[in-house]
Amino acid sequence: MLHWRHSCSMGEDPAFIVDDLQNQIGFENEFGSKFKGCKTTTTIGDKTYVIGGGNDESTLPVEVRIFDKATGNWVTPIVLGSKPNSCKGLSAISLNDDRILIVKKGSAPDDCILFLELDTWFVREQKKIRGTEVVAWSKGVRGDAEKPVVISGPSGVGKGTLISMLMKEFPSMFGFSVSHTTRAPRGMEEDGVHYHFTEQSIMEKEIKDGKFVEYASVHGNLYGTSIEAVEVVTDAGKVNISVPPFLGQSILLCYKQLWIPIVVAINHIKSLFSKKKDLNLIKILASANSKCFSKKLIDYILLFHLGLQRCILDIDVQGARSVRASSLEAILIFICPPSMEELETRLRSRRTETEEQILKRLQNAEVEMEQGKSSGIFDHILYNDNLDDCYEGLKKLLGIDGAAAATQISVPQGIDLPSDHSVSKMDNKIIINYGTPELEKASKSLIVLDVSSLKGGAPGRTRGLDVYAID
Ligand SMILES: Nc1ncnc2c1ncn2[C@@H]1O[C@H](COP(=O)(O)OP(=O)(O)OP(=O)(O)O)[C@@H](O)[C@H]1O
Repeated sequence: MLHWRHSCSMGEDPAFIVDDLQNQIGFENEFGSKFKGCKTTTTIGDKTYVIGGGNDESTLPVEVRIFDKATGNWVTPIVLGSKPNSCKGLSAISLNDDRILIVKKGSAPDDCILFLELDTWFVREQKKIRGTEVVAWSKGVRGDAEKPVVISGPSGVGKGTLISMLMKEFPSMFGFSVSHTTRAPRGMEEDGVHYHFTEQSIMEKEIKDGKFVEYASVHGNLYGTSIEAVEVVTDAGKVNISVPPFLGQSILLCYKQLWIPIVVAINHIKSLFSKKKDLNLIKILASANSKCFSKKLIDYILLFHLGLQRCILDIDVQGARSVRASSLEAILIFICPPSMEELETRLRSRRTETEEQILKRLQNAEVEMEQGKSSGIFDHILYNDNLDDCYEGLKKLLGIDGAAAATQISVPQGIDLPSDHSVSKMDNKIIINYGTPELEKASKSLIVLDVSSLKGGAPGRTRGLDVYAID
């Protein structure tokens, strides 16, 4: 028996309980045949969205069906975006009628909040293309992750050189997305490491589904960057950290003028930060005054826990245009040569292209320069005349030109979503109440999700979610 309440905004009619609605409109048989485990219902206009997941005992995939009151029909929509992992139950509440916020039970803290988009720009576009009912999932992410960075510009301008300099100085801060390709793997190439090797028909469908920020056909094979691949890099700092050998060293923290030496072992650090009770320590680490014997150590710890890895993309102007049109909120930087003559000199002195290729690249460069400077695709233009000056300019744009970067870190909090809870909405705040149902105690334990600053969305992540607990 479920007792998760789905309430309307404060001041509106009282909340209803899922079971009541099922009985009211006689969904029981339909649910029984299509869904196992828990299901929630959210009604917006004529449509009732039935979202099913697991229950206390079992873990099941999250499914979506729609009951259209106007026609009296059930619709199984095309479901786009990054599909949620199975869960042990869920709770749902509508936000502004264009998306439903889902809180998953029994999920990792970074995987418990999802958005089912019903009428966002992406979903509307997909409905137009397909002429059928479409919904899209988007994973909710707390705080503002670092935006992906696109470095674009004509061939030979120095994009690769600048990115290599960044990677060398900040090895843990940036990551590349893994591209997709339909060509066969060569030699030691590994699937998911060098490329996501895929089939033509699958990739074509995924392009149609809006899952790629950019793609191109080269010599009969498709190549492309998926939104998921970019998002995964941003998430990756939390899980895919390679622990450096010096992690067992001491670190020295400065917190409120007090220097605290801490000696930590590798495994201890890993377990330490996976526990909620040690969040204070993370807070200390994240504080602007953190200092350590090895600066790298702090970099790695912060990345490990705060997911600061930032995706950097080196793409041509056409690809940059696609990124601008996508839901990825990237920073787009155009690198401009001091002159076409200098660009030609650089291309020739690199000695990596044939004469024919050089001429083709120079021809393309004319168009790219025009688009780069005037099309409104790019947020910033950097002139790569003196390499060191340009690099300094790039670091400044990315906010990593001084010690200031660490001060911008916001510390996430874990959510241990209890099995018995109710969800309600008040303005831009979603309140998860897991106190006892009696009114006098109901305010005891609350988790508040502030959704006033949401950004991004399907087919990528929805970022900007603020979460805090009130005891
Ligand atoms: N500011 C600079 N002054 C002089 N040479 C430079 C400068 N920046 C880069 N170079 C040189 O120009 C050549 C081209 O640079 P790079 O390979 O980084 O260009 P790119 O934009 O990545 O090209 P592509 O798109 O073809 O990969 C390299 O030999 C590099 O060392």
